[in-house]
Amino acid sequence: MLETRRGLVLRGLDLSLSGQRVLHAVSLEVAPGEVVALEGPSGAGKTSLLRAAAGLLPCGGTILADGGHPALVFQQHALAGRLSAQENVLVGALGRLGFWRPALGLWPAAEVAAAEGCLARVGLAGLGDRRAAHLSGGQRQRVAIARALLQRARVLLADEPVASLDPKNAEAILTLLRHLAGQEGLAILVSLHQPDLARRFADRRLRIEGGRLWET
Ligand SMILES: Nc1ncnc2c1ncn2[C@@H]1O[C@H](COP(=O)(O)OP(=O)(O)OP(=O)(O)O)[C@@H](O)[C@H]1O
Repeated sequence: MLETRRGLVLRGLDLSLSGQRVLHAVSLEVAPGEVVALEGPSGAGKTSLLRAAAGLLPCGGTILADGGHPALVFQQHALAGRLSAQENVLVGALGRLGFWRPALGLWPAAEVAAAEGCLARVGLAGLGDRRAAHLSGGQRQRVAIARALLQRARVLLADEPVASLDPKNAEAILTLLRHLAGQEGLAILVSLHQPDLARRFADRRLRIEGGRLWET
């Protein structure tokens, strides 16, 4: 993956899974400070596109990302319920810490402080000690976003981050993403099933169908 200062740039992404063509020469750009919604019917390729852009699926084409690597926020937030909110956020630092010290619970003090800072940025100051299993759905999604922030990502890819939330929490999470784009200059690509939310919270909307993308 190549680095750019231009947010996220995807050029000609081609992806096949199990012999089936899933993405057809998908190109898009998300500028720093911009929230772009990705919409499309079930099976259109939204998750595949986000995973490919995050480098989790090998694909053809070019991926350029501010900060070197986008961070992916999963629909079901993928937290360890038995771990605290802070420990779940610290998982975002594993890429630069290696395995052994974290496996022994020896997190560097600077990373612990950074994790608390990320929790504060998503509105969860003071909840670092709370077990993830004891957080609400909206709070868990905030922890997942804080974990992405601790990766020092400048590009966030969010795969239906509000699909399992009630309308009030869904709006709160999208407000947070807007804030992170507007105040911190992150480039955010978010897949959404609700057109009304896409209209209200996204700067631009992209539609994908059958693995082909166009602007709406
Ligand atoms: N591992 C796989 N092997 C083969 N085909 C796959 C695999 N994963 C996904 N696909 C196919 O790729 C296409 C796109 O799937 P994807 O999950 O990206 O769609 P989506 O738009 O995210 O759908 P949804 O809104 O239901 O989550 C679908 O036709 C799906 O069946």
